[in-house]
Amino acid sequence: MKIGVAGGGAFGTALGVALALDGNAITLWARNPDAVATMQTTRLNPKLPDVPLPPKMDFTAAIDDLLGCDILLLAVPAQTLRPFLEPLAGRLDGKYLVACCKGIDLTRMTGPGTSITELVPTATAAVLTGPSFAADIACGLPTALTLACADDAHGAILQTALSTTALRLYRTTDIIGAELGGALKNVMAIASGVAIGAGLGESARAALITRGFPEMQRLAAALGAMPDTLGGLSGFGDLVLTCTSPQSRNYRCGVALGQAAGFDQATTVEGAATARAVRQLAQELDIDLPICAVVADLIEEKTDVAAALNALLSRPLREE
Ligand SMILES: NC(=O)c1ccc[n+]([C@@H]2O[C@H](COP(=O)([O-])OP(=O)(O)OC[C@H]3O[C@@H](n4cnc5c(N)ncnc54)[C@H](O)[C@@H]3O)[C@@H](O)[C@H]2O)c1
Ligand SMILES: O=P(O)(O)OC[C@H](O)CO
Repeated sequence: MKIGVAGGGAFGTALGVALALDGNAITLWARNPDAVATMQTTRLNPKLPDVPLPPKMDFTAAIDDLLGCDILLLAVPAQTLRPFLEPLAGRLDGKYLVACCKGIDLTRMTGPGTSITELVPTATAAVLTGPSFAADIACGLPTALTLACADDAHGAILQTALSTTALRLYRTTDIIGAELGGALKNVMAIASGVAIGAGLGESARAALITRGFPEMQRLAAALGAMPDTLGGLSGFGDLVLTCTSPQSRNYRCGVALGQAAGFDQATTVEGAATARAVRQLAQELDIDLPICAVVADLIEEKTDVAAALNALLSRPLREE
C-alpha cells in the first residue's frame, strides 16, 4: 500500500524517514513550497537537522500528489486537522486516514480520530499515538506506539503496514481512549514543567504525574473510553515520557511558565489549547480536573504559579 504523509514538521518527517528506510516509497506533503524545495534539494529538514532524508522520500506542496496514496498519516498540528480535512473531505473516500497529532479541537471538543470520522465517514479512521520523540523515531531508536482503529481487521492491516523493526505498533480498537491519552498527557507535561521551573522539586512533579493520571482517566471514562486504555502506551506511557523529558516542548513550555520566562510562540505546544478544551469539557460534564484547570488558567494568565500552587495545596484532604 502506498503511504503519504501530510505535514512537514518534525513528526511527519520522522515517520516518513522510518517508513522509507523500511522500504516504502513515501510522499510527504507540506504546505510551504519553500520548505518543500529545501527538503527536496538539501535532503534535510531543519526541524530534524541531523537526519538525512532517504532517497525513497519525495516532497510536494501539491495536495493532489497525496490523493494516490492508500494510507495518509495526518501529522499537522491538532488545531489545524479539521481545517486541513474540510476542503478535502469528498476526495478522501475509502482511504486509511491515520491521525498522528495529539490534542482536542477547541472548536468542536473532539479528538483527531473523532474529527476524521465526522468529516470523512467513508474513510477508515485511525490514531497513531504513544511515547515517542520525532528525533528518536527518525534515528531508528526503538519506539512503541499505539495504533487505534475501531475496526480491528483494518487496524491489523495498518499495524503491519506502519511497523518497522524499531517502530513497534500495538493495536487497540479504542480510538477515544488512545486520542485522549495523547492529548491529556501534554497538559500534565506543562504542569510538570511548571513544577520544575518554579523550583518545587522532583517530589512535587511525581505528585503531579500521579494525581494527574486519575484526572486523565476520569475524563476519558466520561467520554466513553475503555477503562484500560489509559494505562497503556498512549496514556501512562506518554505521560511518563513527556512529563520527565526536556526534549518535550510541552514540558519546556511549562518550565518557562514556572520561571516566568518567555517561550517561543511559534513552537508547537499542543497542551496549551488542549488545557482550555479540557477545562470547558470538565465544566460541561461536571468533572473535577483541578490540575488541568490550573494549567489552562496559567496559559491564559488568569493565575500565576503561586496562586495555582495555593489552589492545589488548599484542596480538602481526602482518600487516595
Ligand atoms: N515532534 C514530536 O516528537 C512528536 C511526537 C509525537 C507526536 N507529535 C505530534 O505531531 C503533531 C505535529 O507536531 P510536530 O512535532 O510535527 O510539529 P512541528 O512544529 O515540527 O511541525 C508542525 C508542522 O505543521 C505545519 N502546519 C502548521 N499549520 C498547518 C496547517 N494549517 N496546515 C498544514 N500544515 C500546517 C507547519 O508548517 C509545520 O511544518 C503534533 O500534534 C504533535 O503532538 C509530535
Ligand atoms: O514535544 P512534545 O511535548 O509535543 O511531545 C512529543 C511527543 O508527543 C512525546 O510522545
